[in-house]
Amino acid sequence: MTAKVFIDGAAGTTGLEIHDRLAGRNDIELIAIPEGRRKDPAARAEALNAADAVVLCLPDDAAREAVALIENPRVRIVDASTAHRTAGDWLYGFAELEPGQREALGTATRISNPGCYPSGFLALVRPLVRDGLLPADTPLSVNAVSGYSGGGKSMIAMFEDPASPEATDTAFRAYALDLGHKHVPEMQKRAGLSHPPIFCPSVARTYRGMLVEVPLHLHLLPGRPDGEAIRSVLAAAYEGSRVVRVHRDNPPVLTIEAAAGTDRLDLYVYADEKAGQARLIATLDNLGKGAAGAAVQNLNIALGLPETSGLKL
Ligand SMILES: NC(=O)C1=CN([C@@H]2O[C@H](COP(=O)(O)OP(=O)(O)OC[C@H]3O[C@@H](n4cnc5c(N)ncnc54)[C@H](OP(=O)(O)O)[C@@H]3O)[C@@H](O)[C@H]2O)C=CC1
Ligand SMILES: CC(=O)N[C@@H](CCC(=O)OP(=O)(O)O)C(=O)O
Repeated sequence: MTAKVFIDGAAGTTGLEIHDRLAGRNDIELIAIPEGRRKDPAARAEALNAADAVVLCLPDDAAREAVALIENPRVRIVDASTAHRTAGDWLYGFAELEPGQREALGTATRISNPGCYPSGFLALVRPLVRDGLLPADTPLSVNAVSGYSGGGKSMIAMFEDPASPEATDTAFRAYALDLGHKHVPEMQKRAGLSHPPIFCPSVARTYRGMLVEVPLHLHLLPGRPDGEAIRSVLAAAYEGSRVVRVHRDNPPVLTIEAAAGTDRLDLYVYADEKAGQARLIATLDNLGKGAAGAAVQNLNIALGLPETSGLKL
């Protein structure tokens, strides 16, 4: 039996990546609508209601509209947008993040795919908060850099238009300098923190990939944990996962390209016990585990298919 899947927003950056991972699979049949009608609510409604599962790869307003168009209660929805990531009636689509999350995703009909930056941040921080190693009121900051495909078609066009300064003069830029990035509430809520982290995102002139770093003052934490204590908690949390991997060998440098082109989430702990400091670093692809890889993993789980089918690991 093949499952029918509709990607709403299939012509966009994330939609195309998901299409790439699903095309050619014999356990999934993709529902397509004609190019000229891809934004027509009637055509979308028909496809959305005929599917076993849908993936919404749309701006937030269009994702909310798609959800409102779905009348068939059996349709499993995986929403890649920001619209439902902190909503109580949606399940957070990060199978590895909490005990029992994978099982819950197997019966869910409303799954919210995590944001790309939150995927790296939460993978590093959530097990430490749950374990008590990081008290919930620890002041945290997140330094991160993304490839420009993280900004979708409009940012890709900006970085690739030879007439724009981004394409010629800008190698790297910091943004969200008003401290109000849309991912902050998601990071705080899903990590279980009592204060929002200070989020310092940036974008580099490379198409895809991410580095997400959380620096820690170990000497200010209860019990003054060392790097090994942190690594052990993370290794236990992700034991057996093929997607989230905790590394023991620390390369001397980490690049934004380290996990680009894959659906992996690689975690590293660098620590200097004498200084009482650590740098926790996640590498991933904003379009991989940060978007399409996570969506396909969630689809697989929701449809009862092998969890890592179609993933690039
Ligand atoms: N890019 C990334 O790394 C990540 C993106 N996301 C999220 O995924 C979602 C999609 O992002 P991304 O792929 O980057 O964005 P894009 O802008 O590349 O793609 C969005 C697509 O949605 C289409 N669209 C817009 N409105 C409608 C509508 N009413 N009906 C049907 N289609 C519509 C657009 O059409 P048109 O082609 O005509 O513009 C476009 O093809 C966003 O919510 C984003 O926040 C999440 C994690 C990472
Ligand atoms: C480089 C860049 O602009 N990145 C995007 C985030 C991409 C992403 O994660 O999309 P979601 O918001 O759906 O999670 C931003 O900062 O808004």
